[in-house]
Amino acid sequence: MEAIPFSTVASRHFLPCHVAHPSSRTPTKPLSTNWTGSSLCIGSSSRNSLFTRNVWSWVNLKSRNSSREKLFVVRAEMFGQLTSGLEAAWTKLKGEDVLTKENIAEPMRDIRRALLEADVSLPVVRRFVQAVSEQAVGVGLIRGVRPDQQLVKIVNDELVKLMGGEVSDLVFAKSGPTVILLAGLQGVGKTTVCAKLAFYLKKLGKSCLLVAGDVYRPAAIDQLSILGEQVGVPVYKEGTDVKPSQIARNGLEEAKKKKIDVVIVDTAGRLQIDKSMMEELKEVKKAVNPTEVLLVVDAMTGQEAAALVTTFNIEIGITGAILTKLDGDSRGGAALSVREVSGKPIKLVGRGERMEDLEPFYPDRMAGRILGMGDVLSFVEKAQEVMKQEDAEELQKKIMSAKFDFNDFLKQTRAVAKMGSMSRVIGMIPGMGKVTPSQIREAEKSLKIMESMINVMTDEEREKPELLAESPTRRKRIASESGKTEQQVSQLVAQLFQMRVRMKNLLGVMEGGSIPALNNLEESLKAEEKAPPGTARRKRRSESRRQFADAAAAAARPGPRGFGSKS
Ligand SMILES: Nc1nc2c(ncn2[C@@H]2O[C@H](COP(=O)(O)OP(=O)(O)OP(=O)(O)O)[C@@H](O)[C@H]2O)c(=O)[nH]1
Repeated sequence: MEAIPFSTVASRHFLPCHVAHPSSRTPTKPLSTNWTGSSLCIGSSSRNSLFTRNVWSWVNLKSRNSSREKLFVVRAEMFGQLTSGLEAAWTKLKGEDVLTKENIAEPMRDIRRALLEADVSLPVVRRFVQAVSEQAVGVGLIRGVRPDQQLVKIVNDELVKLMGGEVSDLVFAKSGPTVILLAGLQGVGKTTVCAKLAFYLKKLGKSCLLVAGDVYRPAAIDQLSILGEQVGVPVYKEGTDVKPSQIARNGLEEAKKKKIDVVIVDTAGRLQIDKSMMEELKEVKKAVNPTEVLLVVDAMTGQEAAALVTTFNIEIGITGAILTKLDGDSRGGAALSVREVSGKPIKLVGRGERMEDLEPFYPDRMAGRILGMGDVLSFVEKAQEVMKQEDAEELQKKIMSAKFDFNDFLKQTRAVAKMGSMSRVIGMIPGMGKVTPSQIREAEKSLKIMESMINVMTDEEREKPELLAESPTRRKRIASESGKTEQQVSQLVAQLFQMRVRMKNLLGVMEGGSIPALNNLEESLKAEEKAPPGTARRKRRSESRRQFADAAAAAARPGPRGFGSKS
């Protein structure tokens, strides 16, 4: 790919920035793992003094042909640097059995380093690392979940907490128009956010009015008018000679008359926080008594964004922040620091220049994106949900004393069903990605068949599978009541005994256990996958015969009569 007139495109389509080919200014260590020959390294500097931090993003460039020109679309790998920094931590735990104070020391150092490199403020990093370490060492082992997966989950939960936990919704006035006052430094994207917000609220069914309160930059009024027209929202303006507080008050009156739901007030930005700016904002705030006062901050300014939110909150009292230009931020320091440093939530985030690029800030989704391990997280959560510690211990006792019965079998089967569609669950199990949909459907079907046979067993039969192993009459009755064949019933009985043996072996090998139904399923599916075409059925048949024989031997041991003897 040839060198691109990127600065021209960037200034119009992306951000004010300068460009350097990686060969000229490559950081000592690549920031993102997905470096390719077609990537460019962009640095950001601009008219805004807060951009002076040397923000580097590794970006992928995709070429797209438009009718008039060849346009290059820039897509920054979101928080790629942080993601790969954290990945280093998990890797160090591969092969460990449990999380201990000793074996988490190095991963914790990686996490600390990754967060500091992401420009998260130091006190926040310290608190975060301490919270994660405490939990990691204190947490009990979840069966079937590896320590590295467990640490991913702990870090994820702490990240969510750090970013405020829940999504912080916009608040609307109980009566009359809701007034949203937007404040922020110059160039952070306030004017654009006004229109994006109106567009977003329109989609929620609210009528809006935009108020042009930036009287110091005439172009801002024109910009707002154009954007207002673009999103189909009226703009209230009085030129540049009237005080912003007066314009805001008049705009609100106009909205009341027209029964408009939300008034969004744009205000002037400054290069830095100065006294007159704060005074003017206070005046505007007093004039319209806003429901929401939102500070628009640029994500690329990292922890400075968090400090700014704190200052504005102390000076004028704000209700939250809007983080813009998240699409250009590869580090994530602002998203991670704002809540913890200022105590104020991030309510919305801007992810691009288009009007639809504004969305609520979801701490859980953000944490998921940072970690890039959605599958592992869902798997750990589901495993936690299904295998509560007490259940697991009880089950372990039963297995060790060879008491695992059809009630447990059913419980496990239902637990799996509770986890949702089998296909989803299997997809979450590491190493199970290659299972085909037809194999999954097959497994789901056989679970249903098993359930129907267990449902018609008596309590005694469920508790003592030996009764079924010993009595063809009982098996015949179950077959006829469940509408299945005798062979299917025999297979089920054999399977239970085989599961007892397998689980006992498994428990002997590993300290924890695993979800038996899943294990069983995983193994049988894998076996089927490996079988050469045409042999699956034959193999299944001979396998079931072998299982039956195993079961017979097992059943013969405790009772006086062997499996298959007449009752
Ligand atoms: N990539 C990207 N660009 C954005 C985003 N939000 C705003 N911009 C761009 O940032 C630049 C500045 O936006 P404005 O809305 O003019 O900023 P402002 O805060 O009103 O600026 P002043 O009126 O000078 O204070 C524009 O080129 C916007 O298109 C975003 O979320 N992502």
